[in-house]
Amino acid sequence: MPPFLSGRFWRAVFTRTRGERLWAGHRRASGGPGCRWDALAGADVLRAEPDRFGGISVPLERFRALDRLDAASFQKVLQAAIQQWRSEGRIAVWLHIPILQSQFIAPAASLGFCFHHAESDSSTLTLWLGEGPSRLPGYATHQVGVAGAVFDENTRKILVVQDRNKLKNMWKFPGGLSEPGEDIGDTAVREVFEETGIKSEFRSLLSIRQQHTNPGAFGKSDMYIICRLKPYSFTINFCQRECLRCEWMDLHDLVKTENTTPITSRVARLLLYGYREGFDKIDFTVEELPAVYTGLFYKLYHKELPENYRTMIGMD
Ligand SMILES: [Mg+2]
Repeated sequence: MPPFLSGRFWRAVFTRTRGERLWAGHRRASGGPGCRWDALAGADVLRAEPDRFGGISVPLERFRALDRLDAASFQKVLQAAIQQWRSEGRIAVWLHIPILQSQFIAPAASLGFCFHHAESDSSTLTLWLGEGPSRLPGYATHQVGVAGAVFDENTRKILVVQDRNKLKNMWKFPGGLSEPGEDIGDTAVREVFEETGIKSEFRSLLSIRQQHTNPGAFGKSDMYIICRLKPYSFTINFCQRECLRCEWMDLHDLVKTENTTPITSRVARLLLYGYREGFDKIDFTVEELPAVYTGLFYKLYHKELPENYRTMIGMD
């Protein structure tokens, strides 16, 4: 077992700093016998976990003894720990702080830690200890929005909406932000149903727009994906909160109208081409495949190889 995983390392940290009367302030604050060093030197103390890159991960929620530490004492313990990690050649520290232990954020920051990211119930701070500038990966860079171009091949009609909260009322495809863990096609189908009441199924991916420092993305970049969907219900019951208008429009009319966004206009032209020449000319279809290392599955979107080419190279 690596030394920092056992209680021995932390016992050493506490022993080294014992003379500084780390707990004095706290003893005054609570006065309880539970504040003794020995209580912190057992298996319950900070258990750091090494990662495969040479860093170390410290999930504070595991250390019940910290509940009895004040911020100043925590800072001293952490400082001693950092010294130890440096001497061991660790390249980085990942400090995971539950929201209810947020009093430890400021002491960590004063030792050089920065926010890496926050979720609803915890934050993660990092400290680079390696040579040169930090090589730690950043957190999320984009939000993902998905729209559904719901096209009825029998009537040549396409489903379009106008947003309620926009300064200009332009026709666009219904859509919205993807939820964590949600497939692109599922977002398109869900958003279309929520905004218009139309049920549909995923057919393909048609276009991707990337825009940086998007005002609606909290300063992050925005990835906006448009999917081709096939409808299987046709009665519109649109969301009054989000949409001002919703209708089935002839695809020709959408191609010609000026009252639309450049993205919608281009995708409408693409759809018209696919309708006339075959959707295989414009579709990125989806395939589910097993991930090599993780045992998970992923979705791969790509153009399909033409049938005659597949036969020629013996793929079938
Ligand atoms: Mg929306």
